[in-house]
Amino acid sequence: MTAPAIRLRGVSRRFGALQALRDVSFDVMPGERRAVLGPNGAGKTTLFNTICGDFPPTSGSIELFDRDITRLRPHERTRLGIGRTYQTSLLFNGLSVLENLFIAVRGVRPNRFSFLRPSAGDGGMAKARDLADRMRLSHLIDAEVVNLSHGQRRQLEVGMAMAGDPRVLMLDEPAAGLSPGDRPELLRLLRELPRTLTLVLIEHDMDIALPAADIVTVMKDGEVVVEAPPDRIEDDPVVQAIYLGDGH
Ligand SMILES: Nc1ncnc2c1ncn2[C@@H]1O[C@H](COP(=O)(O)OP(=O)(O)OP(=O)(O)O)[C@@H](O)[C@H]1O
Repeated sequence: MTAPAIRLRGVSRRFGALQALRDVSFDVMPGERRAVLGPNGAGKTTLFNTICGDFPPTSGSIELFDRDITRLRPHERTRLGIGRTYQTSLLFNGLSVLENLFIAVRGVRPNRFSFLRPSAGDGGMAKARDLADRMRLSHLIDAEVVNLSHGQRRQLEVGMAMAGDPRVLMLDEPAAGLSPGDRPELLRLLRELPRTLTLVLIEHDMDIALPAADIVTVMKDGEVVVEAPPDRIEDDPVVQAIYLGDGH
């Protein structure tokens, strides 16, 4: 039987008296696009952080392709194949799109953090160009990051997370703060990601999450309340109660 890319079993997390996650269990299969939806405070970011290793769960276990990663540090998880974006941008503003991607590619190579100027024959450079292409940024390859739109920065952040050839890509609210005009481009990019990659998308916005996902997990108060394909989400009475009930 195929091992899930991510297997969560009874994952709980407390912050003092606050139970941010309660007994969360689900499997994300290889190649699947999973969106985790929920209102403010539902526990989405806490779940994301426990999977990426920012902090361990208080109880429960997390496996990556059958390997227990519950207590591993973030960089160890990166090495095992988890790529991620951050809510706050980690881009180098004074450098170009290509230079940012090149640094990300180099950062995951044995000679990491070498800031040697790239040469034409550098394999890292070819890979950075390929990533720019896949992120639909090839026309902006020499643009300084400071001059990019918010949406273009998001595209670049996904490219940076892809530089280490992750098996699982974790995206934390990629559509947050995007203008309506930037959203379709982000969605197109997400839908074009290779199916060899497993995608877990933490998202507030149903208009991004539903078209991008194969399966949607809806959370509320730290618990999974619905797990269903996207076409069953909007009409689900529990989801309607949550989203209409709190003004979303
Ligand atoms: N480091 C922390 N210390 C204390 N409480 C925390 C911490 N991180 C999250 N919480 C609390 O845990 C609960 C879940 O928060 P979380 O950020 O995971 O929700 P969320 O679904 O991501 O919400 P949002 O959509 O607003 O980002 C909230 O009540 C939050 O205040």
